[in-house]
Amino acid sequence: MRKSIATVSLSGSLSEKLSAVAAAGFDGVEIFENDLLASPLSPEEIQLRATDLGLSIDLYQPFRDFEAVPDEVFARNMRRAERKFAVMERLGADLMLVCSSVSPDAADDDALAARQLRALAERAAEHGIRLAYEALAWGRHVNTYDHAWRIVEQADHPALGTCLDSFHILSRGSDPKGIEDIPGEKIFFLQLADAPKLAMDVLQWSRHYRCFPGQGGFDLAGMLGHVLRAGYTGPLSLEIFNDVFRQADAGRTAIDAMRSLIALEEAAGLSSLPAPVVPDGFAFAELAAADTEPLRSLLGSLGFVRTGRHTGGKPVELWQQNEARVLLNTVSGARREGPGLVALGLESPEPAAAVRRAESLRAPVVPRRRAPGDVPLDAVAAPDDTELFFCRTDRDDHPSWTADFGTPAPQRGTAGITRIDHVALTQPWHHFDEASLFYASVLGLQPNESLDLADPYGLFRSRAVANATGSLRVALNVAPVPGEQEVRPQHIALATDDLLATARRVREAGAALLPIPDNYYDDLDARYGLDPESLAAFRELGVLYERDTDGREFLHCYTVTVGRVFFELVERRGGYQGYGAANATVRLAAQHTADAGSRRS
Ligand SMILES: O=C(O)c1ccc(O)c(O)c1
Ligand SMILES: [Mg+2]
Repeated sequence: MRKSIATVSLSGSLSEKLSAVAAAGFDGVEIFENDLLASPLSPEEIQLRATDLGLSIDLYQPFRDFEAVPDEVFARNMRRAERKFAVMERLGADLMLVCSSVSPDAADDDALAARQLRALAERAAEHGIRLAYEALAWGRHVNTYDHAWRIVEQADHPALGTCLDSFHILSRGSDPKGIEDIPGEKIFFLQLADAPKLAMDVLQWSRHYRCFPGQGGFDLAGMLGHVLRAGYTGPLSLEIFNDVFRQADAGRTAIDAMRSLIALEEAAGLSSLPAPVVPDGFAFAELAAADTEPLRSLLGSLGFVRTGRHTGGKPVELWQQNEARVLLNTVSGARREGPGLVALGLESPEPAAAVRRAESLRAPVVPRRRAPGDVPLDAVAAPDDTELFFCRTDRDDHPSWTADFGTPAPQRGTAGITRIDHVALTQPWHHFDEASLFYASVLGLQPNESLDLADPYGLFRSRAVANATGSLRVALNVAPVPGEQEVRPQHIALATDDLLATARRVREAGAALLPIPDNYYDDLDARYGLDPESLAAFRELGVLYERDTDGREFLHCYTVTVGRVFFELVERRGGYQGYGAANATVRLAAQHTADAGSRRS
């Protein structure tokens, strides 16, 4: 279907917005009145600019507080409308959004509202303009879509239809099934917005927290299904009031927006994309640093062994322990932030198909910079620039990326680490929603609820995405205090079947584990009544513990941070599915304490 977006969804001037929208491949825009008022361009120039960019102006909006008013107010409102019709003619826009009144002047009188809207539609028609009447969720008397439709039906004018907005419908918990009772040709416009489920005033919720479909908690595909069954054939248009998008780069937000509509069309059965190729594990995690020696020593004490070096002469080493693999890349030039996680190898059942899926969702494919003999690797860049390689490890049906690292040296003396359990990537604060949609749509991973956790210096948001079996998990975090000194810590969580034994072995081998305050263990005892022996061992090793309501257990501990990276050791007992969120506040505080200590010494 045609795809549009409201200019209010993006940052910048109207010209900048139009360019970003066109570059992302949209067909049209809804022009928000304030964007026009603030633009140095005349309406004719805006029309010309849009036409040059291949964009239609699908809607001019909004016209407010029009209906169900006393006669003298009605006369004033009609005059006001005439002026707007004139602007729309100059713009070349033929659909005006009229939102339900929030004015104290408005009466609770459907017959009056219908009569006045009919009169407005009559005038609009003389200008070749149509009206789409939309129920705002906080409208004074009209605040549900079915009420707005009853008034439109009563007004019964060919130039008057309704505009459906998913936010207003779903935020109030209205049943969207009734949309199917509206004749499709009377649905003049469809605005789509998702939002996280929040218990708050609906106006504030709408004006600040809307997000693109797939980034919040509403069932947009289900709602779209009802609209399509009603017979709607107009554009799918995004209308997103969001504090973050208002500040973020418009070009990038527009691509995120387009990705959300492509994924929504797929979810609603309107299109078929190359199917998601869900990764089933981590092939590797790649760390890069100017000086890799501290990482080498840390990996060594964690029981990893260097099993190979890049045969094409790149300064990359393969370190391995059972199925856990880490690449160490010595990069030239100073990385101000110190060692960091730069790439992930995702074990992919079909790497080439995974790239086709990614391309269809506008994910940036990473140009290959490879030596002639190397095994071909397909990669895309995630929103935080982490490179995601789709690869196969030691299977018969596909060349193994490990071939680039020669014949593997034998592994000796492991610490019981079996594989990478998950990685945690700290996202730039303005790419958090983009990231969760990216991982869900491009890789077919399932997002968890988003959690807000307390950090000693702010709030820490976290949302995990995982495949169905939990063999591939990525925790997306946003750290507090964005700004110049922002360091984005990342970590690799390594699985073991016996955390206490592993923690002891790595500590004996010289790994510094993150100390956890005694108070935590007193509380742990109070919460769970652990046996004294386990509690003493946890206390001694800095092990954190969580038990879920089904009695499944999670044991984890942390190394100190090297540059921007640290490792977590985790043991899941009885199929525990989480990430130890209950312990995050204590862990974050302990890391701040340890960082402050290392700065002092
Ligand atoms: O918040 C508002 O005022 C507003 C205006 C126009 C819309 O289409 C809408 O959904 C909300
Ligand atoms: Mg709307």
